[in-house]
Amino acid sequence: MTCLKGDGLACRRGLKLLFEELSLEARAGIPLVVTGPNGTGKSSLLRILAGLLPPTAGTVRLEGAGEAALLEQVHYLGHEDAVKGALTVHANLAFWRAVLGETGLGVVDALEEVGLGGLARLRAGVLSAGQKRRLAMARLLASRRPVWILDEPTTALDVAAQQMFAGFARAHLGAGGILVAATHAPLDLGAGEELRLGRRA
Ligand SMILES: Nc1ncnc2c1ncn2[C@@H]1O[C@H](COP(=O)(O)OP(=O)(O)OP(=O)(O)O)[C@@H](O)[C@H]1O
Repeated sequence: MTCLKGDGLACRRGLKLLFEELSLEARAGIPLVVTGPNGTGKSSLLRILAGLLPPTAGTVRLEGAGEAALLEQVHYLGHEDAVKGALTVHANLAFWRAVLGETGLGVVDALEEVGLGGLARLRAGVLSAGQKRRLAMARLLASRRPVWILDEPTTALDVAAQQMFAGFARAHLGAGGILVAATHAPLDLGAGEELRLGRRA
């Protein structure tokens, strides 16, 4: 079974030791939700799990997902939406689909799925915060990747879009995907596991 494992992880940021000796498993089909107060290291942990930030100690490995490098198997959605304001909505998603792999829905269909079908020709810079978040979410559909690592995925989304996101996430999990999400709000992902990071000064 596919499993993302962190073993003996530690993270130091500046002078702060955010966590140490942290071990976790995110298993296929079971969401792992990372919670905790501001500044306790949720985003840092997610970046470590995505292979974007080297841990101070410990290892991350993806088991059961073939030989490809972790970075090639992961969708990472951070706080920033990674939207280029000067490009159209369509061109933004086409760019990411080319980078992440043309393995999922086509650009037009993915935009339709996230409710941006009518805005494809618009310059992305004029999208609202929630629309930019939807555009970021469309990357999850346009390229198939087994591991989704999502930092506060529902920020700025209205209730309907939050439900839409939950639907995509449940489908991904139902198809044997791995999902790790940091959040301050319930994500409606069904039964899962919670990893709570502690308070730090
Ligand atoms: N590049 C960096 N250099 C130094 N300190 C950093 C850096 N990035 C983050 N930090 C610090 O690490 C701590 C943890 O940050 P992080 O973003 O991981 O927390 P978080 O739990 O995701 O917070 P929030 O709930 O507010 O999003 C914070 O005190 C932050 O200031």
